[in-house]
Amino acid sequence: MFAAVRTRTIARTSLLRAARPVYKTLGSGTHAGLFSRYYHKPARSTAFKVLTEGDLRHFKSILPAETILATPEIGGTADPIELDGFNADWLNKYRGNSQLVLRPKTTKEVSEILKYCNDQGIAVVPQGGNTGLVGGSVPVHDEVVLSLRNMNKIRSYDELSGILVCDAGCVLEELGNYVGERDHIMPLDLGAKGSCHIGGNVAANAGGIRFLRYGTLHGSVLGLEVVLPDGTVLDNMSTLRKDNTGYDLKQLFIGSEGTLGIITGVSIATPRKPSSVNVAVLGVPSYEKVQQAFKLARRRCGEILSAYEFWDASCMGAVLKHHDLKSPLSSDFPFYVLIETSGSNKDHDDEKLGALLEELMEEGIVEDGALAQDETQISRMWSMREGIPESLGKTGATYKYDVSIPIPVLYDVVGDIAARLEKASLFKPEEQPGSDHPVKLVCGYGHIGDGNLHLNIVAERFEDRVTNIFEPFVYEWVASHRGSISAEHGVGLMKRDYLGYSKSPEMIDYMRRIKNLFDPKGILNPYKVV
Ligand SMILES: O=C(O)CC[C@@H](O)C(=O)O
Ligand SMILES: [Zn+2]
Repeated sequence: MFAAVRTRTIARTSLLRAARPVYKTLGSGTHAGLFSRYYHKPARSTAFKVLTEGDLRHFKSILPAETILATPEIGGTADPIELDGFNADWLNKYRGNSQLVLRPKTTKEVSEILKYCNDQGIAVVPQGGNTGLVGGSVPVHDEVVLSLRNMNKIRSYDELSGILVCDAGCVLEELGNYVGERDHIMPLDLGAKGSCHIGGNVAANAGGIRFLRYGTLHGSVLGLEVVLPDGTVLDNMSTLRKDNTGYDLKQLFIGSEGTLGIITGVSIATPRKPSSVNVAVLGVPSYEKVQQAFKLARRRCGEILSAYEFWDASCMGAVLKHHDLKSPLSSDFPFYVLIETSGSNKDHDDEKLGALLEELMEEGIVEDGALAQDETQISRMWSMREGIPESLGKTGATYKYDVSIPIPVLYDVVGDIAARLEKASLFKPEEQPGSDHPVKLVCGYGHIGDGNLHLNIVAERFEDRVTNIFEPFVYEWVASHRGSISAEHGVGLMKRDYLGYSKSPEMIDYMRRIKNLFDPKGILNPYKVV
């Protein structure tokens, strides 16, 4: 059986042809307008000043002209359409109405902008690559968008220690290429890598597909440069791995989603590039067996196990339909697993993974498997997993839940929600798109090795009769298992009102006090998180 798995030539199956997705706004086409029913938009706070031509004149005096995009409403010349990509998230789900986008090139300029906005009571939303999924990086109303995209320089790289110091607006994939040429990798990787910024990753405390091996950004980030709402620059660009001098303030900004300060620089430890990487996709008959395979993978592969991802048949159907991909497996399965090993000794790693695959097949835990034979196949297998969110977005209006739940019960919530929808005659499993029921798919995928499920429900449109079936049920379900309502996507606007399902009143109170300490006027990314 081992040979059957190992010698399978994926090339012959003409596996997958798509490149990794670069997240771009899906456009104002199909689902625009439908999303407006998806979330509750809080009223605009009257505490914030409405921008005037005088404000624009001030920004023109402190910033180069080409870094300002202002609409005629405030005396500028930009066509409002030019601001579209800044006002809406990439799924075109959350949409604001900003009339001004500022794209500073230096930390000093960020500081001057914030100082002015703070003095004047002007609300600001910081924006990186705008690939977030919870409405955290776009304005809710008319907040000024402060985009970090012009701050994209690598400041230094120490090849001995692997410590990278860079501007916040550097694109994750470009950093990966840069350190890759120097025999290192970034400690995080995610589907949006072609567009997302490292500063946004840190602000959101992004997880992604390397989490299992390299852990949280709270461990990899060594230092940050942060501009506070009053313009103060907190220069904590440490490159030290050990520093026990009191409170570690940078940790507060990791995962703060731009509500406490704007991250302008990042110092991050990059691990050595593994010289031997193997990836296999497995067909698994049940969720129970997905877990058994994980247990065995941890036992057999130990520290070289670098990713353990899963998705269900509905996700597979969507990804195959909407991407130019073919399954590497001979038939369909209820579940699929992508397993990756990364190490430094090819023979050793091949042997470990080969033995694992053989055992999984022999034990009947896995029914089919395909092992990538070269880097192209590795990247195509990853495309299959990483292409899921985009393919679901193309299927319909997608409700997204990103939850941490103990692994043994992690997939139960998918079944429970499907059953509730079915009972309400809103969904019928196995039904083809175009049918009578408004819900098309209820599916689960994600970083099972991290206990992180992405539960996605795809419907014809967002509508209350659908939403009410699983909201707040999904949050109650997660809370009852002592899970987290946000594993890695953050809180943003989407989950602000639900924070109480994962944090006690006392903790929320202290979060608000911290927000108030850093941003007493509340100008920074208002309406989000707390
Ligand atoms: O869109 C989603 O729900 C998940 C996106 C991302 O975190 C992933 O793991 O692919
Ligand atoms: Zn994810």
